[in-house]
Amino acid sequence: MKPVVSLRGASLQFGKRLLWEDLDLDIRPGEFFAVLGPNGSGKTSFLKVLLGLQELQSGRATLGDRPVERGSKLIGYIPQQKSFAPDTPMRARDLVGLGVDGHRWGLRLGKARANRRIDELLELVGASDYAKVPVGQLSGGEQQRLRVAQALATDPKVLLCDEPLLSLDLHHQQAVSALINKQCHAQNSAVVFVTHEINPIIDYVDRVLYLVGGRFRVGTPEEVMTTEVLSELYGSHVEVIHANGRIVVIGLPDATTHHHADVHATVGEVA
Ligand SMILES: Nc1ncnc2c1ncn2[C@@H]1O[C@H](COP(=O)(O)OP(=O)(O)OP(=O)(O)O)[C@@H](O)[C@H]1O
Repeated sequence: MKPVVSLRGASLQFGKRLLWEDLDLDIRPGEFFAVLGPNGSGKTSFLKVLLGLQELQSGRATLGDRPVERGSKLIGYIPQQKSFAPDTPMRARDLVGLGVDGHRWGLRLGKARANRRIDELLELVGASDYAKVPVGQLSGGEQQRLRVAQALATDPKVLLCDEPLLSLDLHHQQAVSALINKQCHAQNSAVVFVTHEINPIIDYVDRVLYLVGGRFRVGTPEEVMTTEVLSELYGSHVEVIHANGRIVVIGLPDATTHHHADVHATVGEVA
């Protein structure tokens, strides 16, 4: 099957800070692809490249047969979560409607069809009960489910997810990751899923891109999530333990956590 996302010789650098160099990658329809790495390693920047919001220093990035571009119809995007201000008046269903009525893409459905699709999407993410509540009054997790519904509205060929499970409780982490996985298989969408924590999606992930301080490794979780590979990437010894279907990484160096000193060596965390 032809890849839907391709990078060739891709390099990205900000000042002296190299995020990755000479990255060749193909992601195929129906593939669940996770992007892992510590804070500041370039995960969000990777999504921005695919969104056409960040130019590469060198190499090229294509979606389908065309160079990446802003507003591509192929893409659905679940951004890193920022809460809506408490006084945001927009109702939950109106937020989902922005995805459905083509606000972003210039498509227009008839009103009745658009309403049916919005109801369907609200149902899909378990948000029907609060469809008419202003989004500013909803919890972070409830808002996040709406963002997922909005991103799925156009049945995107590529679903880009930036830490979509943050602030969700365990039940909703499972529900949202199962939903994203369903989109991946039922619609044959490629999913690019940025996360610090592989365990909530470990059953779904086909391959990972693991970024650390300018180095990277691509492969199946079994190939990449090993003591040997991660120790090499981090440039110091870390221990990877597989237990009860989960992956625990112990001994991540402090220097890999550029922004948040609290993200290291915690049992159950990946990076
Ligand atoms: N437009 C930019 N100009 C300069 N530096 C940038 C720019 N965008 C990102 N960076 C830097 O590139 C590095 C990678 O940022 P990015 O947000 O991609 O990391 P991340 O892996 O998503 O981090 P986190 O896990 O903390 O969200 C950071 O050091 C960031 O400050």
